[in-house]
Amino acid sequence: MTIKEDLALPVGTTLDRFIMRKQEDFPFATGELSQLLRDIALAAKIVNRAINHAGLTDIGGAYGKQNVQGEDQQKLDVVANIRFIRALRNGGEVAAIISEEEEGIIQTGNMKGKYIVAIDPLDGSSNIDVNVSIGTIFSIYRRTSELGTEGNLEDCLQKGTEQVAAGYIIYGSSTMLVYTTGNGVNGFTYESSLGEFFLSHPNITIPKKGEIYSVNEGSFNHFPEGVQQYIELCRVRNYSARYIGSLVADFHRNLMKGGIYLYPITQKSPLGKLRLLYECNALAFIVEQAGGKASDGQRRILEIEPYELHQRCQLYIGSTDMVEEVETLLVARGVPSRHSLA
Ligand SMILES: O=P(O)(O)OC[C@H]1O[C@](O)(COP(=O)(O)O)[C@@H](O)[C@@H]1O
Ligand SMILES: [Mg+2]
Ligand SMILES: [Mg+2]
Repeated sequence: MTIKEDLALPVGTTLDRFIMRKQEDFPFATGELSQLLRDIALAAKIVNRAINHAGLTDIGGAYGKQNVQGEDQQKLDVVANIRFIRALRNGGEVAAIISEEEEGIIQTGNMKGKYIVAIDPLDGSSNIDVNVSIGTIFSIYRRTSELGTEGNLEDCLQKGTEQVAAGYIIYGSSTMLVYTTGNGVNGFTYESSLGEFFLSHPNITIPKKGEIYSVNEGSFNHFPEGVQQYIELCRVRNYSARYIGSLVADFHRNLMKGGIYLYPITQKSPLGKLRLLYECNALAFIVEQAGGKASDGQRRILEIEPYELHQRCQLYIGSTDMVEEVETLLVARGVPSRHSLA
């Protein structure tokens, strides 16, 4: 490559620069949230490296313990959990963390930290060792308790409407970080040779309607009638069935192309499988900022009042017209409660 060719190569907007620019939009911003987003990006780079090398090192495979959900932890679940907690603790902006991999509230010791983070360190655990896209999901809240104290349960059980930022990282054919602070959704692609995230997908919006549906059809017989009816409609309309089994990856595809992801209640998961605080709220904030919709079949996900750290809920998320159609069918068929599935 000649010097001229090299110098002609565009250098995009780095995540850092973008965060700084966005901070200027908020005259009273003090930089803590910006720093927190950088801390998350740093941990994402480290976890990305661990994932890429998993096949060459011994951090692939099962860890041999179960998490609070009763799921077998993968070694990478544990590695990602430690890496994000460490980065958030060292960054100093976060008072307390809720993680899928830990039962209780994780105190960071940063008493002056203004923020609370809820995180799914590795999403799509069933796809870890088979080279299929996986992710990380995070929600950020301002604490409600006094500075100088530890984060408490009230800080952690805030409705999704109270999020100040949310995002995910997808470790796929490329590694991307997608986030919102309530002013639109932007995506950044990781350039590992430079160790930087660059703005690659500014102002992401989701089509109002799509032709992709993402659901684990293996549980079809156990789905509520309204969902069964919706899936039959998708088949009749010849929509594309696409299900990776990693929420982040299925969500990301549908965000880009239009579509709907459904995780209803089933016999196996009578309250739904996905977790409100560190899976559903973050993606609901993003999809709404991109012009889409997220509900549990009846309620707006962001309006659901949390009552416990690892509570589960149903999730219907994606293009507005598609989510509304499922809601209509569910209501028409009488949204079943967990008892009617017994
Ligand atoms: O195997 P199922 O029942 O279809 O569930 C798959 C769903 O469960 C999840 O793996 C749950 O997330 P974790 O991997 O973080 O536990 C989602 O990513 C995915 O969409
Ligand atoms: Mg998950
Ligand atoms: Mg997980």
